[in-house]
Order: sequence, then structure tokens, then C-alpha cells
Amino acid sequence: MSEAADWWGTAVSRIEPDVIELRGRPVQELIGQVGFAQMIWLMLRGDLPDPRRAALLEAALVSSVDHGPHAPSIAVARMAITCGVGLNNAVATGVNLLGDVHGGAGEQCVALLEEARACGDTAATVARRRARDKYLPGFGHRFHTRDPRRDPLLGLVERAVADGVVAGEHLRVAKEVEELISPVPMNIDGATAVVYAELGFPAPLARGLFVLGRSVGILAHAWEEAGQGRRNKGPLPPSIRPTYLG
Ligand SMILES: CC(C)(COP(=O)(O)OP(=O)(O)OC[C@H]1O[C@@H](n2cnc3c(N)ncnc32)[C@H](O)[C@@H]1OP(=O)(O)O)[C@@H](O)C(=O)NCCC(=O)NCCSC(=O)C[C@@](O)(CC(=O)O)C(=O)O
Repeated sequence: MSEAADWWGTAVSRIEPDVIELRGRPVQELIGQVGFAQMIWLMLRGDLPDPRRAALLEAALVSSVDHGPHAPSIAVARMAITCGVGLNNAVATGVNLLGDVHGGAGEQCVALLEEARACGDTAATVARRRARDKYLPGFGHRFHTRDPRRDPLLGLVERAVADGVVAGEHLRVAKEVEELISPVPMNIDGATAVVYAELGFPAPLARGLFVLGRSVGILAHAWEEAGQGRRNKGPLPPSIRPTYLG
């Protein structure tokens, strides 16, 4: 193959006149046959998951869709749309707020679970990590003392472990961490990280997958806000002035 043809060489898709193949499968065979969670798996990993694994992935995506205008990623998207930008800009604004502290901590949480698993001593791993940073990724919440998304997600993983679908090692370690830092609760980044790690997704994809799920809620909120017709809506009602500290 020539250097020019190799420039964007990809194993993800093959597009030729009248041909669209995604991960080696003609798109005609995918449309109407494959669910969106399966499609995400196929595109990221190159194969199709069995229905149990696809259902776990879908559950994690569903659980991270929305957390209302309290959540920074939702609030900024709503604010953005009132400034006259397009829906795509509003969605990008919300997605751009997902990071180490909000919605993106799944990446570091998977790494933490891997580290504890490899070390074989979760308490030692937690102590080592907390000596560097008092906040462990995937744990803690601004107002939930028990995140309502945790139990259903971990319950699904427990069932998958019982049925031999996943190994359960990341689940075990995550529960040990939670116990060690109790009462700090596991949050949604942590619970989805358990699912993604059990399914074998590399750590950075835990963040990428959270972005996909949350994009749905961001879009819904931006669309609703657009319909309310407010213009140039700031973070506070105009009657409330930030305290001047000068
Ligand atoms: C999330 C938050 C900033 C909350 O802080 P908070 O303000 O509540 O905690 P603080 O007041 O700082 O701490 C009080 C006491 O608990 C201790 N403590 C707290 N967290 C601890 C922890 N992780 N490991 C050990 N110890 C901890 C701390 O050391 C202190 O102890 P002490 O000093 O002795 O008093 C914090 O946990 C944190 O950075 N987590 C790690 C990053 C992470 O996982 N991010 C994902 C969060 S989920 C999300 O983004 C999605 C969301 O749910 C968002 C939404 O809507 O909110 C949605 O769906 O959109």
C-alpha cells in the first residue's frame, strides 16, 4: 500500500463506492439487527458481544445518562444553548466538562481497581493512593450518601459473576475499597468503572463510554432549554449577585 493510502489506515471501517463495512461487516447486515450497545462494542473492539455482555454495557450506559441541572455537565449545556449556539455546541460544552472530578473518574477508577488486583492487597493499595491524594477516583458524592445507581449496577454484575459471564475480580476489589473508606460512597463513575473493567474495556474507555451515555442527557436538557426560549441565561438568577470579595 502507498504511503498516501496508509495515511488514515484503519481497521474500523472500509468505505468504497457503494460499500460500507464496519469492522468487516457490511452495514446492511447491521442495520435492524444490532442494538446500539452492541454497535458501540463492535466499533471499539472489533467483535460483537454476546447478549449478556451487551446487556451489562447497556445498563452502564443507561445509568450514566443524566443527573439533572445539579450536574455541571448538564448545567453548562443548558447555559450554552441559551447563548445562541447550536445543539452540537451545547453537547460539546457539556461533554467538555467531564473530567477527573466529574464524570470522567471512571478512567482512574479502572486503573485503581487494576492496581489493587495486581498488588493483591487492597488495603495497601488504598493507603498508598491516599498518601498521594485523599480522593480515590470513583468514590464520594456531593449529596448522595448511597448513589441510587450503584446497587442495580453492582447487582447486575453479581448476577453475571454467578452465571460465569464475568470474573468478578474488579467487583470484589471495588467493594473492598468501598468498605475501607466507608462511609464515602461509591459513585456512578465507580459503579460504571466496575462494569467496564469486568467487561474488559481498557481504563481510558471507561471515560469514553461515560461520555457516550451522558451525551444523551446533555442533549435532552439542551433541547428542553432551547424550547423554553430563554436568552443569555447566566448561572444564577439576575437578582442574585455573587459576593464581591475584593
Ligand atoms: C465527587 C467529589 C468531588 C465530592 O466531594 P465532596 O464535596 O462530597 O467531598 P468533600 O467535602 O471534599 O469530602 C468530604 C469527606 O469525604 C472524604 N472523601 C470524599 N471523597 C472521597 C474520595 N473519593 N476518596 C476518599 N475520601 C473521600 C474527604 O476526604 C472528606 O473527608 P474529611 O477531610 O475527613 O472530612 C469527591 O468525592 C471526589 O473528588 N471524588 C473523586 C472523583 C470522582 O469519583 N468523581 C466522580 C464523582 S460522581 C460524578 O461526577 C457524576 C455525578 O454524580 C456528578 C454530580 O451530579 O454530582 C453525575 O451523575 O453527574
